[in-house]
Amino acid sequence: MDDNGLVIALIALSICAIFHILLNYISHRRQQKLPPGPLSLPFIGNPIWFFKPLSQLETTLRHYHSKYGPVVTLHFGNTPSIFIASHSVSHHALVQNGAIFADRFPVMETVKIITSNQHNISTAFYGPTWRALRRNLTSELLHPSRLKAHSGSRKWTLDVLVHRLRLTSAAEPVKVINHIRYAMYCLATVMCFGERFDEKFIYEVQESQRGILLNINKFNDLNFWPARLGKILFKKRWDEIRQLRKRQDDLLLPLINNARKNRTTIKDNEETGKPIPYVDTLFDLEIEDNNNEKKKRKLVDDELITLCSEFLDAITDTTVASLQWIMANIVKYPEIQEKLYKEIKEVMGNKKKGEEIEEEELGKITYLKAVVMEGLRRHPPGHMLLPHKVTEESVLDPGGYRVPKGTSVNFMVADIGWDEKVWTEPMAFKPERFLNDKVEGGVELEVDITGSKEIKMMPFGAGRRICPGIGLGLLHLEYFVGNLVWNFKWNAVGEVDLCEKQESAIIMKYPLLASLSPRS
Ligand code: HEM
Repeated sequence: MDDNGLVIALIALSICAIFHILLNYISHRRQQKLPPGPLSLPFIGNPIWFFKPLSQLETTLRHYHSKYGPVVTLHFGNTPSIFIASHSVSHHALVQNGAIFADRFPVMETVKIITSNQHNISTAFYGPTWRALRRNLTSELLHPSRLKAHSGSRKWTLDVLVHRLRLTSAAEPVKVINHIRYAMYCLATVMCFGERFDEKFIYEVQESQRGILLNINKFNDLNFWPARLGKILFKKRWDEIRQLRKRQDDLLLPLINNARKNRTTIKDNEETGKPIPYVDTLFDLEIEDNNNEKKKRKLVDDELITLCSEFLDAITDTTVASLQWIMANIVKYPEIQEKLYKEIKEVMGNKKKGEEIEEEELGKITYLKAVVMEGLRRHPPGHMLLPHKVTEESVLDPGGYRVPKGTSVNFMVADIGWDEKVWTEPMAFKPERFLNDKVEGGVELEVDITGSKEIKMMPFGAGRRICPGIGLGLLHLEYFVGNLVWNFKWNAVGEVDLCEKQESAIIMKYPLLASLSPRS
């Protein structure tokens, strides 16, 4: 063969090799399919949504999970959404491939108004603004040393709650959620703004916050229209959203301005132990400028309102739902209440009835931790995490399913906590399942709720977007459940019905009614 022949042969071989690699790649991609799911038509998606309201998403998904397995794809229009009810696949995605599964989607136009265009932690895209806002919350407020300074506010809240419960229960059975919600708003407002407000004002803040939480989804249909046209055609309804926000601005902005004038410095905190309220941590915070990535800027008033609002909702909404669920089980199962009370009594020793269980003492009441864990496993206040957006094409493991870039991935928190392959009798309320009494010298709590090693339950999520308030949320649950059982004997009024209702969190459909006898 002459030189030309050799060159031609080499070129032909190279082309064959490239084709071979390409064909292999394409057939590999074909084998790696999306997770299975029901029939989907181009542009329409799953026809089933013509016959079922989206409120039935969870029950519909359970049916598909039993048919197709723990990872399922649904199509809304042309867009696939993946739903994961497997703990090992969730761990692989959220923890082992955390960065790829950590983004959020752009919010709807109607939601932009209440999130300052996604300038809060929960809706921000995975990037520098999210990082700056989240780091500020975790290091400036949620750090254990900073949280300790707020213990006076927790004690004040407990006193308010116990006082209200004593007054009401003397006359009639107590509708528990009304009192715990009010109490958690007392705590959230003082931690946010550093002031103990009066009852009238706290109720106003509560109504304004809940007005938004409960009503914002009613405006979802407005987002089907191009924003400019929709705002003209449906001016009245757009004005209603603006009105909800204006009410919030009118209440929160004066508090923010007041806090700006009377800031608590780190020096005050270090010298006198005075707590630093959340809003004070925001005044000097800098985020990237939208128009110039290299430039930093301070937060504007609209963003300060949004971040304070997110904080108020975060402290109240899920914790109130969980507190009610846990107290409902304590009322329903008197033997659990008795066991808990006995353990509290042992730890409290010679302390008088009515005296507070202090935070340091909570750690010694192992059964209390087990009751709280079981409450979060059996009744997680969110049955799904907020949707996670995938930033790179990836593959789910185990299963080998393909997840295209930009897909919405949804994690089924409740189903993971109720998986009978992991939990025996998963629908029963059994705090004992968390106690490992085989350890030397007593009992120890089993389960890593952060899911970093493995996921067995994840009421706070897992990975990069895990709830930053996990420590504070658990502290509030243990502190209030422990002290409520220490202060009162809780008795059922009629049957305690554990039916669920979807609100901003999953709450009891029939709110808990209880009759209370003070222990002292
Ligand atoms: C029982 C109490 C609580 C529960 C069950 C809970 C649960 C959750 C869940 C499931 C998420 C979504 C995670 C995801 O999308 O992957 C979340 C996010 C979040 N939570 Fe909590 N939470 C609680 C209390 C708190 C508290 C006390 C705070 C703080 C003050 C807080 C602040 C946040 C924030 C800022 C996010 C957004 C995180 C992000 O997107 O990076 N939460 N929480």
